[in-house]
Amino acid sequence: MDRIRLRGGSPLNGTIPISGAKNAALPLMIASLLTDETLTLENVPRLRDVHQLFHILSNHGVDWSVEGKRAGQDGMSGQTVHLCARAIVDTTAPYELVSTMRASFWVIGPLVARMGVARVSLPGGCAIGTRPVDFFIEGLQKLGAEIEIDQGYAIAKAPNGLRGAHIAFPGVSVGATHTLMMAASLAKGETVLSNAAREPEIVDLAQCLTAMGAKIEGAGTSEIVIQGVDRLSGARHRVLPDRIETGTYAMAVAMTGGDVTLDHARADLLSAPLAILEQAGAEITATNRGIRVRRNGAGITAVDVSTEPFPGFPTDLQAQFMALMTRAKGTSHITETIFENRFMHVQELARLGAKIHLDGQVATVEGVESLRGAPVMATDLRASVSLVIAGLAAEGETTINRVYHLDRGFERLEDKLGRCGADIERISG
Ligand SMILES: CC(=O)N[C@H]1[C@@H](OP(=O)(O)OP(=O)(O)OC[C@H]2O[C@@H](n3ccc(=O)[nH]c3=O)[C@H](O)[C@@H]2O)O[C@H](CO)[C@@H](O)[C@@H]1O
Ligand SMILES: C=C(OP(=O)(O)O)C(=O)O
Repeated sequence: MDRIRLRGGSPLNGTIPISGAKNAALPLMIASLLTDETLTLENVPRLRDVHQLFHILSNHGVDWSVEGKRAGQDGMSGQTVHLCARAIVDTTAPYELVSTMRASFWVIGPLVARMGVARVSLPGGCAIGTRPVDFFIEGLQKLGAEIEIDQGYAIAKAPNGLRGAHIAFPGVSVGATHTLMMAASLAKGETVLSNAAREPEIVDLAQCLTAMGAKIEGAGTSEIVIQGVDRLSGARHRVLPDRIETGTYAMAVAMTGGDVTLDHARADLLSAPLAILEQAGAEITATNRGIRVRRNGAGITAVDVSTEPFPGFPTDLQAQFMALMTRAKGTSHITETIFENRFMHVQELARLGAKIHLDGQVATVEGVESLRGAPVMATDLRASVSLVIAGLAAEGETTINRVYHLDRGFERLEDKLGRCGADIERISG
């Protein structure tokens, strides 16, 4: 199993190219199930989750191919992917495939909308919380699907097709909004999604569906109105830049000091975390290339943060921000409001010398003068990268085990940081 070894203490200077967003690429790839024509996606990141989704889609009969530059060529690594679901050969998404990646459950929407039947393994719990699927089930039932849970599978049936309806989500869910928006695009009549997620990845999917012929208004607000159409066509769409990768590297620079331009990044996708980083002492400038992040001389200031759905501070940056706060002057309070168990990084950060006290959903972080390198491991993607950020500021060597978590969501992490002066390497095997 690969490991990452790094020695802390070097500032980061240079340029980091920001990849296409994992959390946009996944639903966009799933949208290929809605049409028998080719969907072409540009700027798809090379990640383990993307690779896994190719397997899942292949099982349903999607033909896919990849073109584009190899990783590392002129700093760009996005691949162009063609996906064609001319015929759906299997409407079952089996446990072995779905259990490794939660987003794969989202195929239930397109499959039942196009084929009138879908049998999808329940995704189960994971390291950050229980993550139920009740909003999906209730939403699809509102659209007229009959749903049965049997032997760990959600079986959805709508032999006469889905019908538009008003769906008021009991809570804000990114995945349920993606899934119901896709399903409603092929339903008869109008669907209104109230209390919808407003994340930029929802807008990206809506734009792609619109290019495929869907009629969608209000994506990016909490009410999305969809007029169903009989069929969708192929389209070409470019995946938006990854705001979580952007925020992660911005926090790494705030941690180590230095001056880095995050190429292709869009400041408008992460106003809340960038404002917090400025309060913490980083200088942030939106440029025509992306975002420039600097911290020279000044120390890190303690700032309190609470995670919220977009446009608030994202839960996917909570662990990274906690790593930064371990070196702040003073004490910060970090409140996790989205997932009930997203503090798996706390005990590992403590191994590096961090002082963090957990009380329910609130972590109190008392900044320390220095961190000391140690072997660590994490059980989820963002927790893993928080250990990289802490390790970059720690004295001596840090070894991060279970790198496959990082590979789910960070493209060429060691290469991107290494080019900016970090002493970091991957050890294979
Ligand atoms: C691939 C992808 O895009 N993953 C993102 C997506 O996950 P995901 O779409 O799974 O997260 P949700 O937005 O659905 O989850 C938000 C909250 O709603 C709850 N909930 C959700 C659905 C449901 O049927 N019932 C229910 O109670 C969840 O348990 C959680 O407490 O949004 C999360 C919140 O921004 C991010 O952390 C993930 O990185
Ligand atoms: C939690 C995440 O992903 P997933 O929803 O696929 O688990 C994430 O991207 O941080």
